[in-house]
Amino acid sequence: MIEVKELTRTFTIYERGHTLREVAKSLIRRPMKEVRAVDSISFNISQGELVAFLGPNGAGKSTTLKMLSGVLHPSSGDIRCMGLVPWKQRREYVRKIGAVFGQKSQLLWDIPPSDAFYMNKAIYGVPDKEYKETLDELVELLQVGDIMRKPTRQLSLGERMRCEFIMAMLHRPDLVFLDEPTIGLDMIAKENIRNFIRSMNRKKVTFILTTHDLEEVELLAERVMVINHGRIIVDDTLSGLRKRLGDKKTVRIVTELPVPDELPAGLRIMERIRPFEVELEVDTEILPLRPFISQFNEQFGILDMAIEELPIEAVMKELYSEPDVQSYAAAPVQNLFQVNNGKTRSLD
Ligand SMILES: Nc1ncnc2c1ncn2[C@@H]1O[C@H](COP(=O)(O)OP(=O)(O)OP(=O)(O)O)[C@@H](O)[C@H]1O
Repeated sequence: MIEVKELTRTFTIYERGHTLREVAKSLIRRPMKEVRAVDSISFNISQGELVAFLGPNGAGKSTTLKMLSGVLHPSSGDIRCMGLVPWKQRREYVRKIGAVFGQKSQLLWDIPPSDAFYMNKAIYGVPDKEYKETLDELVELLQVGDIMRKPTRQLSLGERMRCEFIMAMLHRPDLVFLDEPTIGLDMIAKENIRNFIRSMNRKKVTFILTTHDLEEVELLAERVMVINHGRIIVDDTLSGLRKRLGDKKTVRIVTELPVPDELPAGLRIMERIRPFEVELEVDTEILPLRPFISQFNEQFGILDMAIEELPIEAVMKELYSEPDVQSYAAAPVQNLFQVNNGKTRSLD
């Protein structure tokens, strides 16, 4: 559905300098600098995928998404999306895509969403029958019956976001860009929106999700692409991403005896909850779970225990904190996590 080949976008910025002398000089001759916001990235996305496109601030996400949605043309490289070149065949292309921004509204403040929906019908030229069918389906899925007839300014954030989704989906796009779609919503409202995204995704709508909410990524996305310094540093499933950085687990454990600070290789205390309760990171490549449990039980007496996957936050923190892509690529995978700065002792 989407083919991206060696996509690059550079911006030229003027440097002003910091001192009075440098600022004065820049009034006569302004030194220019090239910023490579997106640096030769390539990937494919198939129809019906739900891909999380992640990265720290300034990584190049917005620039990539602007090129994918056709509002920005690349400096070099190519995008083919549903057979079209987004920035060249814009009219045809916008009929096939939709977008929801958690921080921007596509509705009109003073008129009810139902009127804004009708306006979109006219803009996209949706035939009457198709419009009615789609609207009925979306209204039922998102439960916005009466809500959509109130002026937008009177709606709560959760109600408005449900209407934003209708606005984006009325022309039945095949590809939808989601930018922080549940930001600021309460748990129930988030769940409603996520269920809606899942049900549309089951109908083969492709979603590209950008968010800093990693719980959202865990709950929705199968595939995760991470961009940093303009380059794609990870394109994998969530479980693959975790494995890349070692096979680690989080273990919350209640013991009879207090757990000391110094622990054997493969174990790291993440949090001391109470004197006899800790959260540990267990690197199962160094210390597999079975010997960990039996040795820990022998030494400290296990009273209660919960084992979970390493939170995705911990994985992302490691990726984001890498100074640049080259060093990430060159670093041996195990070195990305410093287990316990050499202060180790054996349980044996
Ligand atoms: N119009 C522009 N002119 C100059 N530089 C730009 C422009 N747009 C983006 N950049 C630069 O390109 C880089 C990537 O920016 P981009 O907005 O794509 O990052 P992002 O990953 O979306 O970040 P955020 O999560 O903060 O929105 C940054 O260094 C940014 O300053």
